[in-house]
Formats: sequence, structure tokens, C-alpha cells
Amino acid sequence: KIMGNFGVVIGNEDALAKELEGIDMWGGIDLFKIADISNNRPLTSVMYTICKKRDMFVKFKLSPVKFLTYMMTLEDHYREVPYHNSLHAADVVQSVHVLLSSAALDSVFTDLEILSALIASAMHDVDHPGLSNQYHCSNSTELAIMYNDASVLENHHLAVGFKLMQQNHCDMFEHFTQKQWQSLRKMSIDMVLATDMSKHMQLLANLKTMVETKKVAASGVLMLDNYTDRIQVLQNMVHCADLSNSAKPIELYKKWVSVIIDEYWMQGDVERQAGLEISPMCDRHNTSIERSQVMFIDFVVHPLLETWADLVNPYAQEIINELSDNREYYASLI
Ligand SMILES: COc1ccc(-c2ccn(C[C@@H](O)CN3CCOCC3)n2)cc1OC1CCCC1
Ligand SMILES: [Zn+2]
Repeated sequence: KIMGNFGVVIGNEDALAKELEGIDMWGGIDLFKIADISNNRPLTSVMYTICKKRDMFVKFKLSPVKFLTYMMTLEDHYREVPYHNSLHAADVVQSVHVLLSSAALDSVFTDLEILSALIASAMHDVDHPGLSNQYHCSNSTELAIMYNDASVLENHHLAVGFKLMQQNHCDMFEHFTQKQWQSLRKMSIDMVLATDMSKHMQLLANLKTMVETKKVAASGVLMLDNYTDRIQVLQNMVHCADLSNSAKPIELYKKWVSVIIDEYWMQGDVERQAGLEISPMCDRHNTSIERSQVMFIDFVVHPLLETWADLVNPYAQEIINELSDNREYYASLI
């Protein structure tokens, strides 16, 4: 009875059903609660529910059993770190699902592009060690050597995510044509590599250019007529979802702040122990949580989400409003 209604076998399906009702809405689900009632399978249950809703099993002849076996294996390969665990992956999957549903993107993307964005989101931080790229490169760790200091973590997440697909009973894309497989793989790789924060400025610049030159059909949907434009919108969508905590309802946002700070401070402790320079905002003995959130919103999150809102205007205004309210909340605590 692996099938359950949400891909996971638990005692209380109806409690999970209740919690997942808001899955199509921005901030509509509480992943911390879903982790509790899904027997700590938030990623599997969210991904299964969304793919079911989007009829992906029929569209791509996916074996639900193989899909679930892969998703549970993928979820098992997320580490028990405070932030970059399967809860965060589930959050990014659900956020991408909502961003994809924006009216401005209505029937803009193909089913394969949508599936690729969901798969990329599900695997985008798998086996994250809770230590940053900077840490790996500064210390020439095994991963840094493996990937020559270039998007070290992101390359690792992709390698793990795709390697697991080759495992027994995990080959859910067995019915894909070579063309479909190559396309999904290339798009997923391009999206996950774009979650490297060192690519943020370049991604934002591309998005701004797209907004300035955007072509909109009479129906109001975006016109994207080449791979470069299409993948840039998908990359920015996943990147927005990855950094969207501060644009969610304040109670959820506060939970994300407490776990990301734990991870930053754990990294700072490792650096202090090793006599290394402590990374920005990672020193538990001198970080103002409120000030750093306000700065992160002002310098990173708001510029990105505001540009995204321009692209899909006016369908992301609620996200911008939520972000501004949350910024004021932390600014008032400084
Ligand atoms: C809810 O707040 C956040 C949500 C997500 C992130 C976030 C996502 C990816 N990153 C990048 C790090 O994975 C890499 N860093 C390099 C510096 O060392 C620590 C590791 N950070 C950050 C957040 O706040 C930070 C803590 C105070 C202000 C900024
Ligand atoms: Zn992430």
C-alpha cells in the first residue's frame, strides 16, 4: 500500500489532506506541519500531490511506484541540516508550482518544461552538507577538488539527483524518448546550476532585460520564442522560489529564519574551530538577525522578486506586498 493518497503511507491521510488543501496558493501550506503528519516525508508528499494534480503520471506514462521510490530515495539523501533539508526542497517545489500557475504564464511552458522545473526543484539541494560553496573552495574540500571550485554544491546536487534515478526501481522516465530525456536533463541542469548565489547578479540582469524587452500576446501571456529566453524565465523562477521565505506569511517566514540562522551559525562555529575567517552573518557572537534579514531583503530578495513581479505583472503583487510587510516587521525590531 505504498500508494496512499499523497504518496506516503501514514495513519492520518485526512490530516494530511487538510494540510495540503492550500497547495495551489502562495504560502498556502505549512511545510513544518506537513513534515510532522507525513512521517517526515514533506518532499515526497508535496511532489506526488503536485504531479498528480498536473496529471504528470498520465502525460508521461510515469509509474507511480517508480516515481515514489525515486522521490523517497531522493528525500532520504537530503541531510538532517537545519535549513537545506527536504523541507526546504518541498518548499521550493510548492513555490515553483504556484509561480508556474501565474496567469501571465498560462500555457506558456510545455508539460516537459513544467516537469523539469519540478524535478529540478526537488533535487536542487540534495545532500547539502550545510556548508557553503565559499567554505568548500576556501578549504579545497573533496567536493571543491571534484568540481574545480565551480558551483561546487550545485554540481553535486545534480550528480546525486540524477545518479539516484539510475538505481533499481527508480527509472521513472523509462518511457521517455531520448529527445525528452535529453531535454529534461539539460533544463534541470541549467535550473539547478542557476541556484548558485554567485550567479544571482547575472540572472537578475538577464531578467531585467527580459522585462524591458518582453513581448506579451493579446491574451496577456508572455511570448518566449527561444530556448535562451525560456530557460532564463525558468531559472529565475526556481531562484525566486529558492529565496522566497521572506515573501511568505510571517509565521512561516519566522520559522525559516530560525533554521537558516542555525545553519549559518553552525558553519561559523566550524570556521571558528578551524581558525578560519568566519563568513558574513555566521558569527553567533555578533550577528543581528533582524538587521541581516532587512539587508538580505533590501539587497537580494526584493530586487529579484520585484523584477519577477514586473515580468508577470500584475500577478505577483501579493508576493511583493507580503515581502514589504515582512521587511517592516524585522526593521521595526532593529
Ligand atoms: C530566511 O532568510 C534566509 C533564507 C535563505 C538564505 C540563503 C539561501 C541560500 N543562501 C546562501 C547560503 O547558502 C550561502 N551562505 C554564504 C555565507 O555563509 C553561509 C552560507 N542563503 C539566507 C537567508 O537569510 C540569511 C541569513 C541572514 C541574512 C541572509
Ligand atoms: Zn535551495
